[in-house]
Amino acid sequence: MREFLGSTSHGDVPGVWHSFPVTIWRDFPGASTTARTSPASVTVGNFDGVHRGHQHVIARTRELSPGLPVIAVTFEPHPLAVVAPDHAPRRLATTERRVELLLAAGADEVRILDFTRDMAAWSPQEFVDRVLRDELRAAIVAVGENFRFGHRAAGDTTFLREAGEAAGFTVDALDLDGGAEPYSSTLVRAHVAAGRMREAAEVLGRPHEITGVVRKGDQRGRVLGYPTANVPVDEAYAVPPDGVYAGWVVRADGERLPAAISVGTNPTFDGIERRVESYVLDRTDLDLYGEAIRVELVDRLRGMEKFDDVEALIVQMAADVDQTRTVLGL
Ligand SMILES: Cc1cc2nc3c(=O)[nH]c(=O)nc-3n(C[C@H](O)[C@H](O)[C@H](O)COP(=O)(O)O)c2cc1C
Ligand SMILES: Nc1ncnc2c1ncn2[C@@H]1O[C@H](COP(=O)(O)OP(=O)(O)O)[C@@H](O)[C@H]1O
Repeated sequence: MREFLGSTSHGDVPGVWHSFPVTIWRDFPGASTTARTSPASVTVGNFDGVHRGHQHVIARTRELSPGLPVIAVTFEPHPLAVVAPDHAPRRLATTERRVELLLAAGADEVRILDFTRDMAAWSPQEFVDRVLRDELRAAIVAVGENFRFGHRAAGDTTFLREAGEAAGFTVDALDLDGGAEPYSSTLVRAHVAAGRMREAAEVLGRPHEITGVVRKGDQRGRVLGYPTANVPVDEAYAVPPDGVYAGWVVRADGERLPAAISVGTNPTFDGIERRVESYVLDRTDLDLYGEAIRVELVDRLRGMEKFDDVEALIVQMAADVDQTRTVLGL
């Protein structure tokens, strides 16, 4: 396993990195100590959500270069968050999860470029020379057809092909045809924002998920008969509209538990904080406080309602649980 933390102290880097073949380039020096000495097959992108289009590109990168290691290069933070913070998209997944998904999709190694204003000023040629040629020794570069890079996104796949001839790599640009619409992170965000979880999953190749650490709430759920593991909503991520969803809680150890999930502020109790609250079906014995969980949202059941009395809420929650079983095929 190779790991390079650049100029960053270990203290800044979540421990999780230590178990992944991931290199984080801080203050990317160019031709640094991380430079490869043998050729690689490279794919570059934001890879937010690692959706089906991304998965195809990675599979293709592998296919094109039997024997060469597949390196996925990605950026952190999202380049738009650096050049146009007001237009930064809601993220579909955490960086840790992106790395996990890239490796699961077939990358042998992930390199995260610490994206800075300085880097945003690089010309497309500079990116090709410093990253693809000098650092990675790319023999093949595979990207989506819509890939743009370099200052003001001036570089496209045509430029990449030409630059590759001089820099010693061939380029494969994939059409990310998803049927009616091309697969894209933007499309997933639109589906999630509208609560279209099935459609989001179509593009992602798996349900959209919210991640977070379980926090204490108002300790009311257990009294109602429906204890819920609460994760605060982080507005930097794509969270669907308030309402009730059927899905799965995935525990830190990978165990998957069926759940009826509420997204909202608990209007019946005049709550203020927006949370994702998961009731794991048929269980009262769990202790999830402090645990990092993933909440997979499979389908939307209904909108959030303010009930006049608690009894009415409990009756509705029982119906939600029944419907959750149906949706999950239990
Ligand atoms: C399946 C399900 C459906 C829910 N629907 C509503 C709802 O329609 N309106 C509402 O105010 N709260 C709803 N909630 C949220 C509950 O009010 C909340 O879980 C309860 O107050 C417990 O809060 P606590 O975890 O902070 O103790 C729902 C919760 C679940 C699990
Ligand atoms: N079936 C269950 N689903 C979710 N959490 C459960 C379940 N059974 C026990 N728990 C535990 O109970 C906590 C939720 O209870 P609750 O009364 O809603 O408290 P809080 O308001 O702090 O969320 C969860 O964080 C978890 O540790």
